[in-house]
Amino acid sequence: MVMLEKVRQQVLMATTRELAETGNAVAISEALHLSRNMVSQYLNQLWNEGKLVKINTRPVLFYDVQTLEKLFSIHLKEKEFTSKKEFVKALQPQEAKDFEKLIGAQESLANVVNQCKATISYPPNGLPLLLYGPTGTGKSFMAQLMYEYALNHQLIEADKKFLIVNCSEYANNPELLTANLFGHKKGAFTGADKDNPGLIKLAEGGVLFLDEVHCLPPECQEKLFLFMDKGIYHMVGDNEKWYQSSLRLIFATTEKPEEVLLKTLLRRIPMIITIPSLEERGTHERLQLIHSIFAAEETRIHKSIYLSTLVYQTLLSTTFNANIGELKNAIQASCVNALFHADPNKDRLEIRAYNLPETLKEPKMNVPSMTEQKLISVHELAKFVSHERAILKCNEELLKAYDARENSDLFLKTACQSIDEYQETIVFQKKKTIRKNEYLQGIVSNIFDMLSSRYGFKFVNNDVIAIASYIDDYSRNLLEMNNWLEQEKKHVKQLLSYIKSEWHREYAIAQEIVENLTVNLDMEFDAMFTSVLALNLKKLNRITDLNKRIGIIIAHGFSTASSMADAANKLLGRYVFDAMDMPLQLSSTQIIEQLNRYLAKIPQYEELFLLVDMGSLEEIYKGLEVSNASIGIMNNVTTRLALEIGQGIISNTPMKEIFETAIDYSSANYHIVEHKNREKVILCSCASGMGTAEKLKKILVDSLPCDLPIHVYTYDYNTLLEKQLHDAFFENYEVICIVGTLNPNIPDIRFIPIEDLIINDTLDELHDYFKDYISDSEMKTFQQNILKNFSLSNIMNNLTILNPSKLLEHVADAIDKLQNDLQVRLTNNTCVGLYVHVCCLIERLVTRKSIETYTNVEDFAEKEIAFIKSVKKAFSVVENYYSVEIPVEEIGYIFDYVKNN
Ligand SMILES: Nc1ncnc2c1ncn2[C@@H]1O[C@H](COP(=O)(O)OP(=O)(O)OP(=O)(O)O)[C@@H](O)[C@H]1O
Repeated sequence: MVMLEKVRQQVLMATTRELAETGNAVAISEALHLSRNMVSQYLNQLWNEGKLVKINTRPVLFYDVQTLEKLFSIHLKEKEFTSKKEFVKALQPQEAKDFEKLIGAQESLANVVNQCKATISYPPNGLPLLLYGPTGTGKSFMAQLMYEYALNHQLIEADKKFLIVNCSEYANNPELLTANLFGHKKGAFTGADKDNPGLIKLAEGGVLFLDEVHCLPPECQEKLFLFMDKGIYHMVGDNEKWYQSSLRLIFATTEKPEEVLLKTLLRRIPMIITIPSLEERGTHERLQLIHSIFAAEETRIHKSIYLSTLVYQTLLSTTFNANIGELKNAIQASCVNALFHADPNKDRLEIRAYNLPETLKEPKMNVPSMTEQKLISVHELAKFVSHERAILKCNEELLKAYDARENSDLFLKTACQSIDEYQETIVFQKKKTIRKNEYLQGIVSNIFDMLSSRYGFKFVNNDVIAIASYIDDYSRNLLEMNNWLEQEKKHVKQLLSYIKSEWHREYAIAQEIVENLTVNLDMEFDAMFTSVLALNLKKLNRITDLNKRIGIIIAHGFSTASSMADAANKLLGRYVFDAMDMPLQLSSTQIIEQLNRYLAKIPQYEELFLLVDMGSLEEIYKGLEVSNASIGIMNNVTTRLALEIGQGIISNTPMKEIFETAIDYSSANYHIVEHKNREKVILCSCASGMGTAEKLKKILVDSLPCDLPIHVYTYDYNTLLEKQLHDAFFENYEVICIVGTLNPNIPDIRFIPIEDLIINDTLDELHDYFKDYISDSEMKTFQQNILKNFSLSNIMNNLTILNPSKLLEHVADAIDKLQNDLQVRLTNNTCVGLYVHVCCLIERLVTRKSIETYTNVEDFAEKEIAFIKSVKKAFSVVENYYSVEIPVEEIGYIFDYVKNN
């Protein structure tokens, strides 16, 4: 860091530490071991550049301007003070003056305010002006503020008045209005018992505001434009004498000016300013209004006000025809209602939906359930409307959390809190617009769909809404965002590369989402956007490792590992590899430390594929702190190698086979450390399909005593036949036995046919398999459960949704016929096995679930014509009854049963 920056840093510290007096040349020179003169020079340079304020005490103190302005929410006009007292006074919140009181003055009303200021200041006496807008939009308020502005800018003298006349009040008595405006002489009409100078005279030198000017009678309008032209008029009752006055005129109307005012009058009003309705002000301003009205009520009733989210949402979403005026009335009425029922001794007033005026009681939108029961204080409301935009606040907090990070977990926790808070704010603020933003949600949803299978991440609709609302908010605040980013460019870059190093997977997905969004929305996104997106993905924690196999590429160099991983992942079409880029000078011990920290963060995995660029594998695997997962390490990693291994990982090839194939064409070596405790499992695999296997699994799980260290998994029957034990699954699990409808004949693994469980043939044998894992009493329960759960009728009830007894009756008949036709006697067990299998088969055919493939079906169809014919014959009644046709593949499975009899 250059010296100047270091000096500024010291001043910054003094500023944030409650205005400590260490921002002086002596203290800084000591802290930085620099000469005092040098420090003084730097301080004065920074002060000259407007970055510091100077307080001419002894010693001279300096503070950082930007930080002060943020901390105290003020704008410092002066940069030099003679005493600390004077300086502290300048830090006090300055009372809002004229247009500063106007909510929206810098947003939706910015243009309006500029026009008003220009018109009222126009030399010598301002220009007549007409405010046009729906009722309650703030026209009177605007006129009042224009008067205050004129006073504050010495455009009018301090004792000159602001007078108001509401023309609609004289609708039935236009003469009286003319008399009140222009004044009248004693006796001019009945009741005129003395001279009245008139408002035009009384407001001389000041401002006269004619509200509802469309109610001004035509004669009066004529009189008025003469006055506007020449500054002269007659008082009522004195048509002889000309009177003079000079003032600023402001008119207001809710009606279309060209339809209600005489053209001659209109021509004399050079400025017509349209005031937008409340709907047009946007949610941010509406929120500010709600906050400011409630805050004023708090002051008035001397109680802290809390409102329910329903009240809040209703106020936010209702269309108020009478605009701000009506909103204000609604809030005041609900305060009055609540106050009426409240405990007078409590200094807290809660406003619930039933306190709202009748007309608003039907909420126009759903409140998100997360916030349903919440009460928000007026103080909290201020957070939503804080001058700083929520998105910028969130960004700043993320950078702060990054600066203060002690470790990645803590950073993540703080960062997620900020994101949560921010999202809550935008859900509150933008719920209305988000609902309309289906287009954006559609795009996000499509992108998520596309990426979800590739990266193995799941998402729910709320995630889409959260991300869509973030993009929406981001695009609305582009201007501020760009300014902010300009200042924080370097900082944001650091944050992003930190996220990349800590959560590579989330980073990669965020990057792809951003690439897709850029194309789809024709919008540029910056590094902060990617950072927030990646943190969001991490926060949502939707990324799962579907196959529990993790690949990590570790290489020295700035981005060697990540480029290899990126290339391999892209070519594989799925996210397989994480990457760890290691600085060149990092020792293997340091690498292992980093790797261990990294692995500790991955929730659950069974196999770890480490591809490294180092020579010695031993050094690594000896230092790894991994239990319960097999580790395979391979050196001399290249992109080609990563691709080959990635393919093996995806296709679930056993680890050893993957590495063996890889070394055939590369100069790499590998080493595998098997994990010690392979989980014990019972596998359910049925020729009748995965659906049957799943249901069987459920019955088994229900029968097993709980808390057993044995899990039940399902496995596809055809894959089992095809791959036998050549699948990573059998490396990672110790399969105690396979339970199913047809024996897959896997060497060394015991098969328990479902019929044996039904006929209770295997109960004693079960004891042998499970005795190592189950106590005697648990075994008893298990056997009893088997007796109960594996009765034929219970199995049928569980496995099929068709009427089980009817189905069984049909199938049993058909199998009888088949036995007769084939002239074979099937054992009891085979019959029961066939019952179960065929019932499931019929159900699958009825529900059109996919038909399993039978190996060598053509061969079978050719050789077993007679068998196929017999089955067709025997099952013709069943086929007719259920309107299905048993395909040849399925007959193949029936054949296997009969053959294995
Ligand atoms: N931009 C604003 N910021 C803060 N308060 C506002 C703003 N605009 C209006 N108000 C408040 O809303 C209320 C209604 O405004 P006002 O009476 O000026 O509206 P109007 O357009 O003159 O209504 P009408 O046409 O019915 O006379 C006032 O209490 C005013 O103080």
